[in-house]
Amino acid sequence: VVGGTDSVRGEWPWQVTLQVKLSTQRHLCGGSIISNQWILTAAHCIENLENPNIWRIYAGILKLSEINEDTPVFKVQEIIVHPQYVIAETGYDIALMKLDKPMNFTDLQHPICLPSKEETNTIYTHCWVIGWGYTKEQDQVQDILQKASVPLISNEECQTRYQQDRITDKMICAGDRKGGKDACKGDSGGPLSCKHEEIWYVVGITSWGEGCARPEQPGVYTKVAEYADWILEKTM
Ligand SMILES: COC(=O)Nc1ccc2c(c1)CCCCCCC[C@H](NC(=O)/C=C/c1cc(Cl)ccc1-n1cnnn1)c1nc-2c(Cl)[nH]1
Repeated sequence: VVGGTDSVRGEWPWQVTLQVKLSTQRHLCGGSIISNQWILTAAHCIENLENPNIWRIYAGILKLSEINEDTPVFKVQEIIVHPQYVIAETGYDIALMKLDKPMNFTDLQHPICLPSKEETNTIYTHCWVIGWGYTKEQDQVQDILQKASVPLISNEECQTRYQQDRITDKMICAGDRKGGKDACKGDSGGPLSCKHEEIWYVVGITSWGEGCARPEQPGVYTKVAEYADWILEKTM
């Protein structure tokens, strides 16, 4: 996250770190807890990593350095990638991971609400991008979970910023015109979390952008409300 600040333990209890264990283990993407057995993330995180057995999921984490062999870890039983996904820039950048066992909810790890399909015209004014990703384009993964508030922008304005791409109505954009706050490398798959009438919703999934926090280059997120039916069909 560019232009963010350190989160407080328990501030984003739905945020998870999705890690891959090959010869070594490392953070790959963010994700959101949406039920006791399902994690929501971006389809592009799964590219060439479709084998469920290589994934390790940690919840209730503030600092990546607190993860060790004794840290409770979830394995993945099943991965569902949206069938129409090709690349992040053309959309459908959404995937589900089923945990090998149901998670016990605590103050530090519990789900975020899914927006309903009807809420595709709710005006969200209190949105945050969260993650352990880079704080500038050439950087490294951060130890402490970062947060930055970002304003949602209209798809019409977003389309003017990305003439080479088609910003569809299943995408949602966020960022200040002057830049400065945005997701960056290592944040993808994580939630664009918006508080509405005292309840938090995963309004977006961190997907793509041209550079990080550049002026007039907003972040592009998967619009979760547009996939409410698909998510319920796959997880119920
Ligand atoms: C020590 O461990 C590590 O360093 N881990 C580790 C460290 C970094 C990475 C990995 C692992 C995952 C790579 C493959 C999967 C994922 C591949 C794509 C992914 N994109 C993003 O996270 C955000 C994109 C993004 C999203 C918005 Cl909304 C706006 C601007 C964005 N950016 C534009 N340019 N940069 N960001 C990414 N993630 C990383 C890179 Cl490198 N790129």
